[in-house]
Amino acid sequence: MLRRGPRSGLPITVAAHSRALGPAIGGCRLRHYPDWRDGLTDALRLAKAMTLKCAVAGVPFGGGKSVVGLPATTSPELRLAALEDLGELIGSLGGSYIPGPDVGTGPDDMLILRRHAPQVFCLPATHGGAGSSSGPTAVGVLAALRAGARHVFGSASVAGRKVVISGFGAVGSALAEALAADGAAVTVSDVDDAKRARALDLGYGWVHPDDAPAEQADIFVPAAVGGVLAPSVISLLTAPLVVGPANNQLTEDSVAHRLDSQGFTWIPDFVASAGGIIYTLAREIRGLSHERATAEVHGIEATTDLLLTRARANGTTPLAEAIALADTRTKA
Ligand SMILES: NC(=O)c1ccc[n+]([C@@H]2O[C@H](COP(=O)([O-])OP(=O)(O)OC[C@H]3O[C@@H](n4cnc5c(N)ncnc54)[C@H](O)[C@@H]3O)[C@@H](O)[C@H]2O)c1
Repeated sequence: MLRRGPRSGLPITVAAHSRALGPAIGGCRLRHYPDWRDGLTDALRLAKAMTLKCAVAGVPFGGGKSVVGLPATTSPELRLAALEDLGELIGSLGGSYIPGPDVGTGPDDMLILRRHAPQVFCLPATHGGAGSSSGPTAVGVLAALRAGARHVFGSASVAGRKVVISGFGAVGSALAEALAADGAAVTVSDVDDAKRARALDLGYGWVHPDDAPAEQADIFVPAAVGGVLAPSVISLLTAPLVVGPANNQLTEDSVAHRLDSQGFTWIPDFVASAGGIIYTLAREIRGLSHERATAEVHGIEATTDLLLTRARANGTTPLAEAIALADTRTKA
C-alpha cells in the first residue's frame, strides 16, 4: 500500500509480505531516502525479511514493514504529521499489519500510531508495553554470536577476541558493553563522529566506518544499516565470524555463497536480530515475565547452532538452511 500522506505530503509505504502465520508485523521506519522509490524498495525487502524472522523465531506472525520517506531535514511538526498519516493508513488496514518501532521511531511514537491503529507493539512501559526492543535484540545477537563462536573458534567465549562493531547506536552500544564485560577487545565505528569521544571514554577502540570491515578482527558485527555486505566489501573482510543485528546486511542473497566459499561464517541477520520481537511478543501477547521472555530470547543460540550444524552437514550456507526452516513453517 503506497500513499502520499494527506497531512505531511510525504510518501508512505505499508508492506505486508506474508500473513501465512498471522497478521503482518514489523517496524515503522522514518528516514530520508534519496528517492521515494528507495523507501518503497526498503519496505518490501524489510517486510520479506520479517516473514523469515518470524518463521525462524517460531512466532505466529507474518512479515510487514512501514516506511515514511522524510526530507533531508524534518521539523517536529512535519514528523508528527507523518506519524499521524502513517497511523491513519495502518488503521484503514483493519489490523492486518501491526506496527512497532524501527529506525527513526521509538516507543513514544507508538502512542501516536495507536490513536488510529487498533494494535501496536512496544508501547512505553509507562503505558503497559515492553518498551524499546534494543536490549532484548542485543541479548539475541549475543546468543547467536556464542553459537557462531563455538562453530568457528571451538569455544563460545569471547574473552581475548577482537570484535569490531559497525554502528554505535542502541543495539551496538549494548553489544559493546556486554562483549567488553566478557573480556573481548571491542572496537566501534559510527558515521556520527560525535560518538567517538564516548566510545574512547568507555575504553573501546574507534575506526572510521569505511574502514570497519577491513579492520583486523575475530568477529565483525554489522549494527548500523543494511547492504553493508557487498562483494567488494567481502574482499576486504578479515573476521572469520560475521554476526549482527542490522537488517538486510547482504546486498543480494548470492553474497552468502561468496562469504561461505571464502571461509567466512555469516549468521543470517533475520536469525540473529530476532530477540526484540521474541521478547516483545512474549511480554505483550503472552504476558510472560521479563525473566521468562529473556529465556526465550536465549533460544536463538540453539536455533543458530542448528542452522550452522545443518549447513556444515549438507554443504549449504546458514542462509539456505534458515530459508528452508522458514519455508517448512510458512508452507506447512
Ligand atoms: N533496535 C532493535 O530492536 C532492532 C531489532 C532488529 C534489528 N535492528 C536493526 O539493527 C540495526 C541497529 O539498530 P539500533 O536500534 O541500534 O539503531 P540506532 O539508530 O540506535 O543505531 C544505528 C547507528 O548506526 C549509525 N550508522 C548509520 N549508518 C552507518 C554506517 N554506514 N556506518 C556506521 N554507522 C552507521 C547511526 O549513526 C547510529 O548510531 C538497524 O539496522 C536496525 O534495523 C534493530
